[in-house]
Amino acid sequence: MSDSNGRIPVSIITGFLGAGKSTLLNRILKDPAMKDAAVIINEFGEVGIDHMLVEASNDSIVELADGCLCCTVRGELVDTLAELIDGIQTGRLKRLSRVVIETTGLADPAPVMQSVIGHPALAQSFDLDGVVTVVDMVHGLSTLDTYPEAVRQVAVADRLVLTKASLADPAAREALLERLRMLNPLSEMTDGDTAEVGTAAILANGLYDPTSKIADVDRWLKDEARADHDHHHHGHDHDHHHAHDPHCEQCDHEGHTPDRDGHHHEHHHHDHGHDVNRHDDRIRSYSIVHDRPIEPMALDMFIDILRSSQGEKLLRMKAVVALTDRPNQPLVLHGVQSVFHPPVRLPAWPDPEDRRTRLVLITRDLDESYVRELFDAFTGRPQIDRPDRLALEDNPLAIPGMKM
Ligand SMILES: Nc1nc2c(ncn2[C@@H]2O[C@H](COP(=O)(O)OP(=O)(O)OP(=O)(O)O)[C@@H](O)[C@H]2O)c(=O)[nH]1
Repeated sequence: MSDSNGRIPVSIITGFLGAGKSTLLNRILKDPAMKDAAVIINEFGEVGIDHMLVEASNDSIVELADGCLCCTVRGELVDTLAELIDGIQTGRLKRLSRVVIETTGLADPAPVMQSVIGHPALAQSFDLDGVVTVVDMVHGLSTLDTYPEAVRQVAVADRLVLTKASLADPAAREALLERLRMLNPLSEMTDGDTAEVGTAAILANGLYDPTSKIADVDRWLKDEARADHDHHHHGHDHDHHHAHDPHCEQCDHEGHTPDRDGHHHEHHHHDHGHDVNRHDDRIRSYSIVHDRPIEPMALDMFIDILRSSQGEKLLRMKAVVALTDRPNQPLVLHGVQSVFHPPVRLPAWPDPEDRRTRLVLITRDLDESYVRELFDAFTGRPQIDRPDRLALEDNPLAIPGMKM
């Protein structure tokens, strides 16, 4: 299926960190109508986890990791869309029924949308057929109060999918609904628990129309168009494969640092000093990779301390963990601020060659060394200058940064 112009419909799924974008996408991908769709997923951090968790029967999944679609890997999005068209034109790819782009939770959707509707070549081949924004009813209100990206994600939506209703306090739910209506009076609102949400139909929202949104939306898109124009006009032509956004003046990529006790930590500092409306530079993404299976009790205690002492600063944690019991069936953990969702066991490692535990964290004002030392205290050998697990269990005062 393509639209009446022969252009391929593109849907964007956005929503703040941990709202339920991948869960929604996984449900939609089970719809047979998605058989000929291509999916572009994007996540922060050098250690991708999402691609391991997308249960797709189609093989047209492109993962753009280690960056954010609205800035550092925006060029790669444009390249990927161009390659899809090239593939179709040269017969390497079958005709696509739809392209679905899942953004990171921190993405400003306007530049992503502008990449589809404002790019002279891509606009010939694609139509933006709707933005679906997932809103977590537990954290939605506080997120809208704190993160301008979340406000934009809601304001641009054609459809809001409301998740985690059963976990949310009823009074907070009402206040959130009111806020959503103010930010986006005309959007469809869909309860994330309904069967309708798991179908391709929720992605088809008609040709994107900014005039049906609050006035800011049209302005944001025009600002993006202007920035793109100025950029080209000044002749800065970046090599997009280096994943540097024209707007991004300061990217700080740190490498991989194996440490002395055999852990392999990888971290990507997401320092974007370019635009306060994009990412707050107090937000950091880093990863911990660990070679040996972990005792379930040690993992529980690590999570418990992290969640209870640093919940608000822990915007997101995703982990695939090898436990000492059933190390061949990794445990998948999702933390969203202080809420940790029930963990799920995978039947097997997605890549049997790589059975290492991986944790990806996105934090705000939470020192990487604190998290790393806490993890090491429960999983590694105690070191002279680090708290060990016994000390932490016996004496919570010993936990660095722990608030009483
Ligand atoms: N109870 C409940 N949990 C949900 C719902 N939707 C998603 N979750 C859980 O929320 C956690 C995060 O879901 P994801 O789909 O990974 O969220 P995401 O928005 O893709 O996360 P990021 O890509 O990190 O921004 C997972 O443990 C999901 O099972 C829902 O409607 N109800």
